[in-house]
Amino acid sequence: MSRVLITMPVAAAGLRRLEDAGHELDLVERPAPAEFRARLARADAVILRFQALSRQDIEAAGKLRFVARHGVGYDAVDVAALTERGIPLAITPGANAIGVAEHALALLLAVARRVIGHDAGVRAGQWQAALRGPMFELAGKTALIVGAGRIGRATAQRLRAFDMRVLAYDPFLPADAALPQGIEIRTDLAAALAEADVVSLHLPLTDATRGLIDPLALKRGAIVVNTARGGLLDPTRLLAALESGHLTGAGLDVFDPEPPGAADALLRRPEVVLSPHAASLTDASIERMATECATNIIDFFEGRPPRDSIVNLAGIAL
Ligand SMILES: NC(=O)C1=CN([C@@H]2O[C@H](COP(=O)(O)OP(=O)(O)OC[C@H]3O[C@@H](n4cnc5c(N)ncnc54)[C@H](OP(=O)(O)O)[C@@H]3O)[C@@H](O)[C@H]2O)C=CC1
Ligand SMILES: O=C(O)C(=O)CO
Repeated sequence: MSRVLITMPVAAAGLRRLEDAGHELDLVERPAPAEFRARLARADAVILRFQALSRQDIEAAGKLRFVARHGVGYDAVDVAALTERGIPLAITPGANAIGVAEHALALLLAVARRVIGHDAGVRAGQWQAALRGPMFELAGKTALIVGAGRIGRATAQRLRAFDMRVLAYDPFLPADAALPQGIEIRTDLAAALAEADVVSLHLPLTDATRGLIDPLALKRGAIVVNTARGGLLDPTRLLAALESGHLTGAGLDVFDPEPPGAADALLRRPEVVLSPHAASLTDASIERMATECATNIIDFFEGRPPRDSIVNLAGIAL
């Protein structure tokens, strides 16, 4: 039916689904840029995990008819170039929402309860380390979700379960949006950042949101959690906020660039907990991303464009 280029591991259930529907898989693990271009030139569709897709890639992809993102963020894809060629870009909305929301909570708790330092202390025989100042209790404090989409809402629901007051800032929220019970909407970002003890980011990285969150504008003593995209937070100001003690700490799954350079001073801050852009990589989320991504490809080539998953639908004739 179609030749599908796949350059990073995708769960077997997704691959099987594609093969059962008659698609040919071109599997190659992390090819060099020249080989990626050469294979892309022969592909009808491509599955993108963390890879970028540039205008030059797209211009070299003569046969390409469909791009399937294994995940939801598409800041690394040149959507304008795809749209000009009439190529749909589909994502897997919601497939990793629970995985990321659980990870945001994991990072938050690890920072709040100094889990990494305690673990190291116990292993090193430093039992008294736990007595170095009180830890940060969540109950009764205020959390702010920036971006109240699929992941933001799943995170808000989980923060409520910790008896936190939860605010949400999302300027594009439709009036009839179904938010988890008890979430308070805020329309003034600066005021909301100054009010919250915990700030968790769940918005896309775009030209408008790059550097949107100034860590020094958060409330003194707050914790910031970023499982969205590294470019949302100014790294210099984040470091300044941590070094000065303005923030209690930060939980970071995403960086700009990825991976961060070995000299990045954030890597040496004890009040920061890090993970390697892994928030969505749970057993269930990996499976859902793979199968939904495969279904998007199958539906497109069988003449049922997955309209709810296509992000550039307005610009292309389907
Ligand atoms: N670490 C990881 O592994 C993962 C990271 N992500 C990141 O998380 C992001 C969110 O994913 P998901 O919840 O599924 O996406 P959604 O599209 O469901 O939610 C994003 C929300 O952010 C809103 N938004 C856009 N601009 C702003 C802004 N300036 N201020 C506040 N809110 C804004 C959007 O509004 P509107 O829809 O109207 O534009 C939308 O409601 C992704 O874009 C991706 O970058 C996602 C999955 C895994
Ligand atoms: O879905 C996303 O946007 C991710 O970052 C993980 O694939």
